[in-house]
Amino acid sequence: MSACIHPSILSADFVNLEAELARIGGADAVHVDVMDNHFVPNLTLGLPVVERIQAVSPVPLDAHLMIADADRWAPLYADLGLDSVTFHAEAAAAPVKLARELRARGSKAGMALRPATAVEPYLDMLSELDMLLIMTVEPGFGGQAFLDLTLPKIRRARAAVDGSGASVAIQVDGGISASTIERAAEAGADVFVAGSAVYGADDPGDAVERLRVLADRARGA
Ligand SMILES: O=C(CO)[C@H](O)[C@H](O)COP(=O)(O)O
Ligand SMILES: [Co+2]
Repeated sequence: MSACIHPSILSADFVNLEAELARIGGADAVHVDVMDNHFVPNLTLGLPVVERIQAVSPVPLDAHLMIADADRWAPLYADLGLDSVTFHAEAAAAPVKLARELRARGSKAGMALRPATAVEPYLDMLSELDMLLIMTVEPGFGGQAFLDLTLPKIRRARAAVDGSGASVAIQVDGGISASTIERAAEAGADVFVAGSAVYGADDPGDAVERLRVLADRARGA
């Protein structure tokens, strides 16, 4: 199966979001970064704006919740009918219960790990997840440099997912571009978030296709 490319609207023009969404019609989903200025030192958007994006988007929504008290807030995003809702393990008191709650409300369940958070403590809950997000930058801001130190964690996550038999996508987010996507793909990622590399391009739709070709080649797909 082909790699999935999820452009992040963090790098889009927030005043013209509907038009910005139309520019990435060939993407597999649009990645929506929700930040609360508590879990991360930045503030973006919340439930009412995500609800409107969901109403007008030509592609499914992948919400990345960089917010404290995920147990309380993440289910409310699932209630909007989003394709997937990803909470941070570091922000959830009961990750297994929360993942079950998201699925029960009709969303795919994603769980994200900061670069310094090990994957091993969470391997026994892989069957509860549809997606594992390995952050490849410190969450909070777009346009940062890809952290190569996350590559071994991606490899370990890939080995664990393959060994478990569970169907869990491995997403990477942060600093993904034409010069880094192959490294992440070779390590085992199959879903790629790209903000500045897509919306900073003259033709974002073309940038999505180029990234997909590079990832597929590196994965041998
Ligand atoms: O979660 C994020 C930041 O916390 C963003 O999704 C990510 O940074 C995308 O931006 P870029 O591709 O420019 O790094
Ligand atoms: Co993100």
